[in-house]
Amino acid sequence: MTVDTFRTLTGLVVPAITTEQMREVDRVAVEEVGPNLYQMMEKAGRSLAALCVGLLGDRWPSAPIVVLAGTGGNGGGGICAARHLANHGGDVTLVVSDPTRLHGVPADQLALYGATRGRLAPVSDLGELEAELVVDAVLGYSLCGAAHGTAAELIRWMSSGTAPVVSLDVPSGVDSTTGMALGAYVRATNTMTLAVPKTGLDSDAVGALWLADIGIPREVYRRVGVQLSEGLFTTGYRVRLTKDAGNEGCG
Ligand SMILES: NC(=O)C1=CN([C@@H]2O[C@H](COP(=O)(O)OP(=O)(O)OC[C@H]3O[C@@H](n4cnc5c(N)ncnc54)[C@H](O)[C@@H]3O)[C@@H](O)[C@H]2O)[C@@H](O)CC1
Ligand SMILES: [K+]
Repeated sequence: MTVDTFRTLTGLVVPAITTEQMREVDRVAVEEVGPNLYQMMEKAGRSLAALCVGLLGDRWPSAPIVVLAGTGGNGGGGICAARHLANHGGDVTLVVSDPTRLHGVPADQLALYGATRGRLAPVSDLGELEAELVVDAVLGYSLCGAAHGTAAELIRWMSSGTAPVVSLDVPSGVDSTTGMALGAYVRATNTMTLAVPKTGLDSDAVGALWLADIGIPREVYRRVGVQLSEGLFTTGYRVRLTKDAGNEGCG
C-alpha cells in the first residue's frame, strides 16, 4: 500500500514522494544548487546517530551497537552514523557487506571510520556479535527486486535477532516507492527517512517513522515541484511522522 501524505504530531501535512522524485531532488541538489553528497550524508549520519542515542537512553554508551552497511549511499550514511557513535564514546561494531565494492563518498566514509575507536568486523563474524541496538543501512531507495547475496544474509541476521533495529531511509528489502518486499526484508522498530518521506513507508516494516533534515534548501524543492512546509523542522533536525488519517496526531 502506498500513501500520498504523512502528518507530523503537530498536524502538518507532509507530502510523500517516489524514488524517482527523490532521485531528482538529489540530482538538483548535487548538480545545481547544493548541498553536495558529503554534506547531506554527514547530516543523515549524525541524525541517525542521535536517534540511536535517544532510543538507548540510560543504556547509552555501554550498550553494544552493531551497524550493518551496504555498498551504496545507504551504507555510506550508516558508516557515517557509526563514526559519530564511536566519536561520542559508543560501543560500536561496523559490518560492511562488501568493503571492496565501496567507492566515492561511502568509501571515504569507511576510511574516516577507520580513524575512530569503533570496530570493523567481517560478515563471517556476525554469529558472534552481540547487539542491544542494530542500525540497518544495507539497502536504501536503489533496491532492485528481491534482496540477494550478502545483503540478504545481513537482513536475515537482523530478523533472527531480538535487538531493536533502526533503519536508515527505508527498511532494507522494502521498496521505498511501493512498500512491497519481494524477498527478505527488515522489520524495523524505527525508520529514519531522509529529506522527504517516500510513498512506500506506510508499511508495518517501518515501525516508528522519523524524517531527518539533510540541509536541502527550498529552491531545490521548488525546481522539483515538491511542496514542503517551511515549519517542518522548526523544532529540530528530526521530526516524527504518522500516517495521515484524518486528524490523527492533532491535539
Ligand atoms: N541525498 C542523498 O542522495 C543521500 C542519500 N543517502 C542514502 O543513499 C541511498 C541511495 O543510495 P544508492 O543509490 O547508492 O543506493 P542504495 O544504497 O540504496 O543501494 C545500492 C546498492 O544496493 C545494491 N542492490 C540493489 N538491489 C539489490 C538487491 N535486490 N539485493 C542486493 N543488493 C542490491 C546495488 O548493487 C548497490 O550496491 C538512499 O536510500 C539514502 O539512504 C544518504 O546516505 C545521504 C544523502
Ligand atoms: K536501510
